[in-house]
Order: sequence, then C-alpha cells, then structure tokens
Amino acid sequence: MPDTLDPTPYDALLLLSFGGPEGPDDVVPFLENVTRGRGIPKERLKEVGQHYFLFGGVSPINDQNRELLGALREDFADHGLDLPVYWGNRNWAPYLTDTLRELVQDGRRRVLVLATSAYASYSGCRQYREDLAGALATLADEGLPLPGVDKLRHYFNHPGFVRPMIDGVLAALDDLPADVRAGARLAFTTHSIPDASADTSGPVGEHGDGGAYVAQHLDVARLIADAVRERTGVDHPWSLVYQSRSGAPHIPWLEPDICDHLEELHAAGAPAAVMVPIGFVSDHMEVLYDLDTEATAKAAELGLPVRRSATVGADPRFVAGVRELVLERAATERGRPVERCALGALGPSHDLCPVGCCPARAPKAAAAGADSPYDQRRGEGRGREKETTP
Ligand SMILES: CC1=C(CCC(=O)O)c2cc3nc(cc4[nH]c(cc5[nH]c(cc1n2)c(C)c5CCC(=O)O)c(CCC(=O)O)c4C)C(CCC(=O)O)=C3C
Ligand SMILES: [Fe+2]
Repeated sequence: MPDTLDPTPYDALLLLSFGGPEGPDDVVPFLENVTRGRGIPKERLKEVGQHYFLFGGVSPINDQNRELLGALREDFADHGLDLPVYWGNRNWAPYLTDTLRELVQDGRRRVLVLATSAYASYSGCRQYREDLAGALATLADEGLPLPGVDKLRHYFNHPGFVRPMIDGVLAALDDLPADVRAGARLAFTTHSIPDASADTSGPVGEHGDGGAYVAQHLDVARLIADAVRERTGVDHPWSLVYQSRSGAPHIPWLEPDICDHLEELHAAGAPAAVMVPIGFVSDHMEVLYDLDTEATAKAAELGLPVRRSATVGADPRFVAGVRELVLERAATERGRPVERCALGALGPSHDLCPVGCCPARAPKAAAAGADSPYDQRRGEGRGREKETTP
C-alpha cells in the first residue's frame, strides 16, 4: 500500500454530529435531549419547537449527514482508502453510544472522529469530546473493550472547507439583481455563543476577547472576502455577525444578531446583502429557519435584496478535504512527515486539544484531548504544536 493511502493506526472514521428530529413526535424529546441541564428558558424552547413544526417536525440535518456519510464512503472507495465510516449523534438516533458499541463489536480498535463543527468552542468541540467520554464510560460499564479515540483537527481553514464557500458566495452574488450586485455587503454569520464561552475558546494561550472562536471565524471571513474580491474585482464590505442566540437575555452573547445587522445595513444605504453561513457545515435548521425564514423575512420587510450562500454539505471538495485530513493525521500518528494544509493567517490547528481548551462551566471528563482519562499514551507537549504551511 502506498504510504499516502495508509490509514494506520486508525481502523475507523466516526462522523459525529448533533442529530435532529425526524417527525413531529420527535421534536419535544429531541429538545429535551439538547437542553438537559443547560438552563435554556422554557419560552425559548417553545419558540424553537415551532421552528421545527414549521418544517413538519423534521430537521434536515440527519439526511444531510447520511449524504455526507455516503459521499465519504464513495470517495474513500474510489481512492483506495480502506477505512470504514460510522455515524453517531449527540442528541438523536443513531446515538453516539450505540454507534461506538457497534464499532467495538465490529472489532475496531482505534477511531478517528470527524465532528460536524469546524471551529473551536465548548459546543462545537469540547462538548463532543464529553459525549465521547460518556459513551466510553458506558462501554466500560458493559465490560466491552475501549477503542482509542482521536478527533480530527479543526478544519475551518482547510481549503476543502473554504473553497466551496467562496464559490457559494460568487453564485449568491450572481443571483442578485445586476443593479445592486456591486454594492452588496457580505454578512458572514455563525452561531452566537455566550461571550464567556467565546473568550475561553481554544487553547489557554488563545483565550481573550472573543477567543479562538471569533479569531477563527474572522480568518475565514477575510479569506472568503479576499478571494471574492480577486475573482470579481469588486471590494464588497463585510462583517462577522451572529444568529440563533438562546439563553437568558441578561447573559451577554456574541452580537450583533443577523437581523439587527440587516437593519443597520439598510439604514446605512446598502443596496443588497449576501448572508454567508460560515459557522455551519450543512443547511440544517439554524440555516433553514434563522436565515432562510426569519432573516429573509426581515430583509423583505426592509426591502433589502438578500441571498444566502451555500454551506459545504457533501461538496466533493469538502469530502476530499476530509480524506486528506484523515491521511494527514494517520501519518502524523505514525511519526511520518506530512504537509498540513491550511489557508489564512492562523495556520493548521492543533491535533490534540491541550488541557484547558474550551473549558466547560462544570468540569466533566472529555476524551480525545490531552486531559482525557481514557488514553494515557498521549499528552505531554503534543497539544500546542504549530507548523507553518509551505
Ligand atoms: C456553536 C454552536 C453550533 C455550531 C457548531 C455545531 O454544529 O456543533 C451549534 C449547532 C447546532 N445547534 C442545533 C440546535 C440547537 N442548539 C441549541 C442550543 C445551543 N446551541 C449552541 C451553540 C451551537 N450550536 C449553544 C451555546 C446553545 C445554548 C445551549 C447549550 O449550551 O447547549 C438548541 C436549544 C434551543 C435553542 O436554540 O435555544 C437547539 C435546538 C443544531 C441542530 C439543527 C437542526 O436540528 O437542524 C445544530 C447543528
Ligand atoms: Fe446549537
């Protein structure tokens, strides 16, 4: 086998996602799963339930993950990469614990995890690592052997993630009426999180105002805006804004909200805008409701022409990017030199989350990081590695 196609030491890839309801009866139990112990006001939950009911109680996220799963399997097969791909969720079937049990019963010993969140944050990274630790604890209780578990590095700045979004923005601009196109503003949008979570996102050394979460999004936004200017010759002014805020109103979350931002753009005389959901991997409910329904209605009310650009979904370039990241990590674990591809100013992210990365409010065991109680082989000095791309 050529070294470049060798997944050793891994014998499985696990797609780890959020999960979503698949019918009206699923909505309330799903929301209970999501919000268990998280202190989200009842009013907000009722409201979010309505978003799902508006779409027949079905979130598109599971079908989108099925599509990504199929595309990964096909891409791996086409490229001669012999690595089975599994799928498990935090909040809905197939549940992570069941998938991990299946994986162990299939004899898999060491699994690499692809989470459907590209950036550092408690919700997008450590919480998935806590889910993995919880699933491992259950398997241990059941007397099953525990697989080694590693998580792929953050891929926000990988070309496989960024390039499809650049094309998406170009297509959205093209779709705007010609007379407003050149003046269109770019509104890069992502999930709002509490200020306190943002400030402590990423490794301890990156904590501070907005933390790694905001820095990573700004880097991606700038990359896309620069690429769009290069391709169109037009300098579209841009901002990073937020959406899908929950939690109590007196707790500060990242702002401005996309709807307030559209109002500001309109008041400032902007002729049009493109909403660019860089924070999300697929067109799930946050995109379909918060952007395509709510923010789009806001823009219509203002008389501001808007378009929403595509998320990467199962774009072949993203799928190929995942394959490259898997092979990169496998080679790294084997101690082979390997190119670590990254665009932008921040460089490739760490392979192993260091101690103190994206801390939780209430400390809880997390796997696949330097503070994992499950794997003592790793730890010292592996977390903060930073290499520059050629
Ligand atoms: C950073 C981030 C991502 C992006 C990274 C990633 O993708 O992981 C994300 C994704 C998603 N969030 C989703 C759904 C929900 N998130 C909620 C609540 C929350 N999200 C938060 C953050 C994030 N969330 C936070 C800080 C909360 C507050 C409570 C808590 O600290 O946990 C709630 C509760 C109700 C409410 O919205 O208030 C729901 C229903 C779905 C599924 C959509 C579908 O069904 O199609 C997806 C992909
Ligand atoms: Fe969320």
